[in-house]
Parts: sequence; structure tokens; C-alpha cells
Amino acid sequence: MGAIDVERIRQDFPILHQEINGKPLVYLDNAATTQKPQVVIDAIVNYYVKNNANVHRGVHTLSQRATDDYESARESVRRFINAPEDCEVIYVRGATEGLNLVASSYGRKYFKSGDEVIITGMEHHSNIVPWQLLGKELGIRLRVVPFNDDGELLLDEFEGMLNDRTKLVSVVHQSNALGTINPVRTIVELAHAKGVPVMLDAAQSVPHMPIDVQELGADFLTFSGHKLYGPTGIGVLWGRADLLNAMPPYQSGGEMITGTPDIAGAIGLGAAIEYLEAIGMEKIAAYEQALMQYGAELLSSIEGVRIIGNAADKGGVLSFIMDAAHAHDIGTILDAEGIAVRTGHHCAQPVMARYGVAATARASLGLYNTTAEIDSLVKAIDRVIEVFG
Ligand SMILES: Cc1ncc(COP(=O)(O)O)c(CNc2co[nH]c2=O)c1O
Repeated sequence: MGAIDVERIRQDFPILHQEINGKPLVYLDNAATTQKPQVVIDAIVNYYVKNNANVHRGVHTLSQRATDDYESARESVRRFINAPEDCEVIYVRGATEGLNLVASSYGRKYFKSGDEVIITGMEHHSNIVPWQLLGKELGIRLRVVPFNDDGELLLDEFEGMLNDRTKLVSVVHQSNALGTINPVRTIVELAHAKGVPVMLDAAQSVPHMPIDVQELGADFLTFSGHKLYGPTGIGVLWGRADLLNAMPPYQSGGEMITGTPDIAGAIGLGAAIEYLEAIGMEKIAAYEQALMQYGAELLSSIEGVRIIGNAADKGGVLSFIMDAAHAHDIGTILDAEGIAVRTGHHCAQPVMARYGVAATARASLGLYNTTAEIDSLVKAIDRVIEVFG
């Protein structure tokens, strides 16, 4: 299935080795949050056991140690996304805050009534609502790029939306509900040709593929630590230094203007990044891609199962509906079999509306999942048909 030693990797994740309802846990909800390797857990514990102190401007040893680890994590983030400078890496609570920060700070400085922001029809609510609220406040028009039945953006429609009132394009790199990987380099090229900056919601792509912000050409990019095997409450907004330096503060107070940060979270994020770098993002992407293809072939061969989202370029997400049962009933039966998937609209209600469905069941893959776990999923789906069919 690929060049990573998944059985050895699974030993790094203590949580995976338990039973749920008397069955081995099969954790397939990685788009919601990922599990944490022992090295991440140890890094957080080590901070609190040995180095806990507030960061920056402390003259005592513990504060210096905490500051060194906190800033070392920032350098790990810079390296991981190949950002030009550490100062372009801003810690936030997660992708939601990263998107809100750009909407609030960049938006309020540069947008005026009648301006337009372009998003897509497959966005997570975190990349819809901030722009809706700003739209109400400032009189901004939100333009929405549609997508086809396979879940692929209509780029001609996008290009046609770009005009002299367009002030920002903010798009998801990989859809959490469909798995679609959008052609963001092309989107950036088209937007930049019109002088329009681009923000990437990379919450679902940074954990699963190599990301190079300089190669992508974006102007902002945000992601959440808890989705790339790091702790909750910590994430990153990357932005071009010239843009960030021109933006007004998002929050004010002491400590680098935003109060005491999530020091342990940042250190845990740094440990997660080093863990992933040791395995290799190219290898992880290839492994998850092969696993997703394996699952897609099996699920699409089951009568009464329909996969929602069949883009040619797609990450490790298998959203599906069944003739036999509602998504929530699917999820309940799967849980009884020890299998964790997410059911609902996945904070992507426009996607559900596009397909005319209320909800899907979504299996989303991580680097520790296996073909045997996909087989268990298929067996449990057969169980759903037995119970509800
Ligand atoms: C594409 C995308 N953008 C933004 C967010 C928000 O990230 P947060 O700030 O860390 O919450 C999510 C979370 N997606 C999901 C959270 O739970 N199930 C999901 O699919 C997401 O998938």
C-alpha cells in the first residue's frame, strides 16, 4: 500500500490500541481531528513538568527555555510550509481564527462598500461566515464559484467572476466534505493576473500533503494543529510579510499584543511537525491516496452506496450516502462495530445543498489507517444494509 511502515507508525499512537463496543477501534474521523503520537504528548508534558514559564522578555532560565522551545516550533512551522521568514508565521487557535483574522484585519483595512470577495461552493463554514459578517458590515458582495457533480470547481466561472471590484479570493485547498483538492496554483495565477490576493484554507491539506507556500504563490494560508496530529487550540496563519506588516492588530493587550499564547500547544505543534517530517509528507500523501482509492473502489461496488465527491484530484475523504439508512443511522451502526466516522453536514451546508442531501457519512483517512480498517468499514456497511435494508 505504499512506502510507509503503517504497523510501526500505529505503535506511536496509544489511543488506537483500545476496543470500542468490544471491537477494535477503527478511527476514520481524521478530517475532524487526528490522534496524537506519543512524542507530541511527551513534548507537552515535558513543557509543563520541566519548562513551564511565560515566554518572551523573561530573564530567568525557565522563561528562556520556554521561549526557545516556543520559537523553535515557529521555525519548524516555517520550514514545514517553506515560508520565507519566521515573522510570517502567526500562531492562532486554528484555521477558523486564521480566517477571521484576515477578514477582520485585512478586510476592514482594504475593503469598501461594493467590493467583492470570491469563495467557492465547497467551503467550510469557517471560510463563509466571516465574509458574510464582513459583507453585512461593509457592504461587501460574496461571489461563490460553483462546482460540477464530481465536486470539481468550474474554473471558467471563477475567471469570469474576477473583476476590478474583487479584493480577495479565499478558497479551500482540500474540501473536508468532498475530498476535492482544488487547483490552487491555477487559482492564484488567475487571481494575481488581476492583482487580487489569495487566501488558502489549508486545514485539510497541510496534514496530508507537502505544502510550499512559495511554490503555491498564495498570499495567506491557514491551518489547524489538531488536524496534523498536534494539539487542539493551536494553529497557524501564514501571510506575506509585506501584507502582515501593513495590517492593523487583530487583538490587543500585553505579550506581543495578544496576551499569553498557547505555549504548550505551539511546542506540541512543533513536535507533530517534526514527527511528520521524519516520515515524509510525499510518502504520507502517496499512502493515503492509495488507501482512499482502495476504499472508493470497495464502497462504490456496494449496491445502494453513493460516494459524494469524485474529483479526479482528491484526498483521503470518503463521503457517502446509502439508500438503506440516514447518515446518522449509518454512523450509529458503525460505532457499534467500533468504527468512528462523522455524519452530518460537516459545516459545509452549501455542499449538502448542492447535492440535495441533508447529510453524509464521512470516513476520512490519516497516516495510521490500514486496508484492514477499510475492510472493517465495508463489513460494517454491509451490517447497515442488514439492519435497515
Ligand atoms: C476545510 C476546513 N476549514 C476550516 C476548518 C475549521 O478548523 P478549526 O478551526 O480547527 O475547527 C475545518 C474543520 N473541519 C472539521 C471539523 O470537524 N469536522 C470537520 O470536517 C475544515 O475542514
